[in-house]
Amino acid sequence: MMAEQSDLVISVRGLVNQFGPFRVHDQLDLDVRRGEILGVVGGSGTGKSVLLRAIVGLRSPQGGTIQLLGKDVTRLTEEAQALLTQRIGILFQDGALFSSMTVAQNVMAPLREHLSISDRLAQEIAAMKISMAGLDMSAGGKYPSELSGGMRKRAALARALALDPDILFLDEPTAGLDPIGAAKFDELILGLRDSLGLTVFMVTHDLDSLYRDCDRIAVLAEKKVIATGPISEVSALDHPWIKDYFSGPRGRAAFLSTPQSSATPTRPGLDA
Ligand SMILES: Nc1ncnc2c1ncn2[C@@H]1O[C@H](COP(=O)(O)OP(=O)(O)OP(=O)(O)O)[C@@H](O)[C@H]1O
Repeated sequence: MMAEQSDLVISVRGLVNQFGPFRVHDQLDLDVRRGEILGVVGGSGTGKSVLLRAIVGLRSPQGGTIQLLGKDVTRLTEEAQALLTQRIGILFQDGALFSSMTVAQNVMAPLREHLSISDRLAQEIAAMKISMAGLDMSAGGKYPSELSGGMRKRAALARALALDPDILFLDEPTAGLDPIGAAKFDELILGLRDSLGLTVFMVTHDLDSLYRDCDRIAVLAEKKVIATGPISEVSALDHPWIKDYFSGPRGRAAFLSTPQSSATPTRPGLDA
């Protein structure tokens, strides 16, 4: 199924990322559609985080184009990049909260950086985002070190939502959470996508998250995105890594614990 060009919020073509002589991505293509939750999977070192960093403009690729919300991020002035940055929210793997600031101050940081609003309004917005991220109001006054791992993720999510982004980038959002905490976090992401109309780009190793949240998945291997599509289709592909990943014991367990498991996976055409 081809998406209309206007439905694409991210469009990557011919991407090359290289560190010294080591090429991570070679002619990689990827599209992300407005309003979808896309799960990005692949073996360790296939360049999922590098891809995320390139798309959000945190690293300059060696080749190719990256359209993000209609702008080529590889050719932006600093000013244009700053404006674009306001329209995306990023949840890094370690949360990357400022440890010397309370949760509320962390959430207010991007508001202060990008908007000229009163302290009072910034505090009100921060309180709203903290509650949207599923944290109790009292969490706002706490420092990151006083929070559990799951609460820290939610605090980082509140900060990522501070500027009402169009796209949320999540790098391993459920890593380090227990299965119940991870399931709740997945539910939260799904709820936020539905209520805010967000597009979500999620790098994850968590098969349960993929089955629970993702409309489509993209598989990184051989320096490229080798397949995209609904999980039922991609998981049935005849590729060694895909077979290992989805048909190993963990893959089977995740599949069996989802409602889709009653549907017979069909052999796909690649829709990349
Ligand atoms: N700043 C850097 N300098 C040199 N090499 C790097 C740098 N950043 C990433 N790499 C290399 O690029 C490759 C891809 O890294 P990346 O972190 O994107 O992998 P990943 O798919 O996210 O892996 P994982 O699932 O283990 O987190 C790795 O081989 C890594 O060593």
